[in-house]
Amino acid sequence: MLNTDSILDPTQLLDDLRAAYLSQLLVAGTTRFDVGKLLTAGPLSYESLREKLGLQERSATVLLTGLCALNVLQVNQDNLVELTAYGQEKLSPESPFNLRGYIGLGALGADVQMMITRLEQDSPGGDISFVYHDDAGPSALDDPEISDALTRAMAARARNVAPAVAQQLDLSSCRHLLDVGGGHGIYSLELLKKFPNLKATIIDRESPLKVAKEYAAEAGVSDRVEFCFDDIHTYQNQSEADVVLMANILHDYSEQHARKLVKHFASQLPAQGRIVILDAFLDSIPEGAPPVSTGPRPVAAYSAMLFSVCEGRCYRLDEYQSMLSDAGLKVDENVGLVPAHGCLLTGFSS
Ligand SMILES: C[S@@+](CC[C@H](N)C(=O)[O-])C[C@H]1O[C@@H](n2cnc3c(N)ncnc32)[C@H](O)[C@@H]1O
Repeated sequence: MLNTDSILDPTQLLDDLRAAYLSQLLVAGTTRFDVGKLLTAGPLSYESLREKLGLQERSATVLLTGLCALNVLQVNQDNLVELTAYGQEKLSPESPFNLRGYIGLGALGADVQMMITRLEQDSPGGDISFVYHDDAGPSALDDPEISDALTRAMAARARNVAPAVAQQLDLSSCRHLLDVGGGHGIYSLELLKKFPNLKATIIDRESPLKVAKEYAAEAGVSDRVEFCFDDIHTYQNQSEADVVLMANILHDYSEQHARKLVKHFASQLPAQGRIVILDAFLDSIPEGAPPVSTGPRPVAAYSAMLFSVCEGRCYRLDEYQSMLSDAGLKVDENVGLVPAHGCLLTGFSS
């Protein structure tokens, strides 16, 4: 068994990996979408800026959140989007100290061009998208080779994070854990190790479950795990699970589908059940403000990365809170923090 007592924090390395996506947003926002020029004359409402940019909601949110996290844009007290003093000096064509040409050199790179196309199309384009809808075409999640690589990659991150998750979550009163899109199952396995009376069901596609079976056998807990090949959008809870874990899954889907997923699982909870969301949260925005968060910067970068490979993005804390409360759950005020910007938020059924 792995010794997890002295794992070094993976956060910085993951931040460094994802930072490239924020650079891509900076170049895209300075060249093709040119917010420096659009906002030089003064602030604009989010909707009119979005219209001028020609972007769908998700693309605009990801781009503008990235630029706010980079401190070149901000939302002012009147809820208008404007250049910061820094943004004015470095991105406005009228500023003698602008870096537009220099930043614009980045647009020669293929990665930036791909990001621009994705922003324009609000989709991962012709690339692989890591989602599954039973009424859509074939999914990369059902391609054995791609899915196996994705699952083992997710497992690598989970090995670094799961011990902290098990430390933070008190599931001593729970009987059965449902790990939604649990993939490799490492979060379940770590929780099973900590709570000997707990059982788990991991729902995923066929290939990830093969990996989960392998890891469960290695951990010696196969007899307490059910591996369920299904579609999470339509899954019916037959195990009477009283705790549902949604780890790094909602961010793969559009806000509409993420909300539906939370409602779908909340509606199947027994009394005193709970849903636990584990994900990287963007900071909340004030009520009535445009949907543009200020960061944290590494999560804004991660959001741009997710935007490039699936249908979702990182959601804000207030968005996750409203997903849980709109599903009829009472939201815990405490948010647990784990490495790699992981946040744990729980909603309880009554
Ligand atoms: C980003 S991975 C997260 C895996 C794991 N929960 C973690 O935190 O490392 C998303 C997982 O959800 C699964 N998944 C996505 N959509 C699904 C669907 N519609 N039905 C079943 N599994 C799905 C994927 O196969 C993948 O294993």
